Amino acid sequence: MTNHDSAVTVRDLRKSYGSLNALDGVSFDIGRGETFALLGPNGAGKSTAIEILEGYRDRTSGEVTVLGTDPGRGGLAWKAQLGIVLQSTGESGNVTVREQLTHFAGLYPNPRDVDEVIAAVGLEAKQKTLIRKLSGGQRRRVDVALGIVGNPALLFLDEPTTGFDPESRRQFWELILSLKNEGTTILLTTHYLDEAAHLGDRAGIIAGGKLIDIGPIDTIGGADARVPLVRWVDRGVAREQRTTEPATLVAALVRENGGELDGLEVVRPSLEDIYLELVAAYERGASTSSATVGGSATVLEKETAK
Ligand SMILES: Nc1ncnc2c1ncn2[C@@H]1O[C@H](COP(=O)(O)OP(=O)(O)OP(=O)(O)O)[C@@H](O)[C@H]1O
Repeated sequence: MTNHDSAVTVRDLRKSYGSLNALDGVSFDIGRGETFALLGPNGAGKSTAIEILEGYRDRTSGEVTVLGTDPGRGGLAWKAQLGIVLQSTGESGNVTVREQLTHFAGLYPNPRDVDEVIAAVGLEAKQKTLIRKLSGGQRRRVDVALGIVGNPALLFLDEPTTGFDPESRRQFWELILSLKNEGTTILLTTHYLDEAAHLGDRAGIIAGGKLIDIGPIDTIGGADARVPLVRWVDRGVAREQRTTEPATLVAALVRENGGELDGLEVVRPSLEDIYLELVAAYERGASTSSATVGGSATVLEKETAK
């Protein structure tokens, strides 16, 4: 990926809070139009990285460009191209949903239509309701609406669906996929790995301030991490075997058994399974001084997008 195609470039980014290296040499790119999921456990450094990209936090060292500009020097015209949905919900205003959105739309040079935004986040029925009277999930939708009303080229979504019920989460995913189809570049952080798998083109996994893996979602963890697991019960004993050819194994077992197998399951590791393995391996390595998985600050990116 060349810089020309990148909405975001990050090179050897470091941020220290006193003696704590919250970001310890992180490098990645986000292509224009791409949805990039930044994943990692609590305290990994995700918010620190995002706030640096948004221009809200200084970095200790490293090179960063966001839409071609160093965020430390981004002016109003640059900021107007960003949409930001912060982790915490906004203040609970004494204004209605529609008033708040109309006010914010007026601050941008090229805003979206307020009615369309209200419909997109599913708040038509609540548009005349005071924001302070909304439920937590509904307020979160207002946050998302405020993030997109300026028609951003780059949208930051920091744990956007925390507090959403399952149906609202699905609706939100549809909204994000439609923004993505319109060409919006999206940087998403989430602790919901199914959300990252559903929305993301690529993911980067941060642990202890280091990027421990990066690549297209379906290559995270490498091919070995994705080998299916066949489970069955043989004369009351639970058995399992990893194999790249589960159908062949199952056919052989059925032949051997002379019929159906008890408790038969073929399990393909989910992104969550793989993520948990990667982070656990990193933490084991970190606790025995030099880490093995992703011990180096720079992880070679796997080839090709999805
Ligand atoms: N202003 C600050 N001063 C000192 N330490 C900080 C500050 N902000 C963050 N940290 C520390 O930096 C580390 C990274 O924090 P950060 O908020 O970036 O993590 P995160 O990955 O976003 O976590 P979470 O998933 O919990 O939101 C943590 O150890 C945190 O305690």
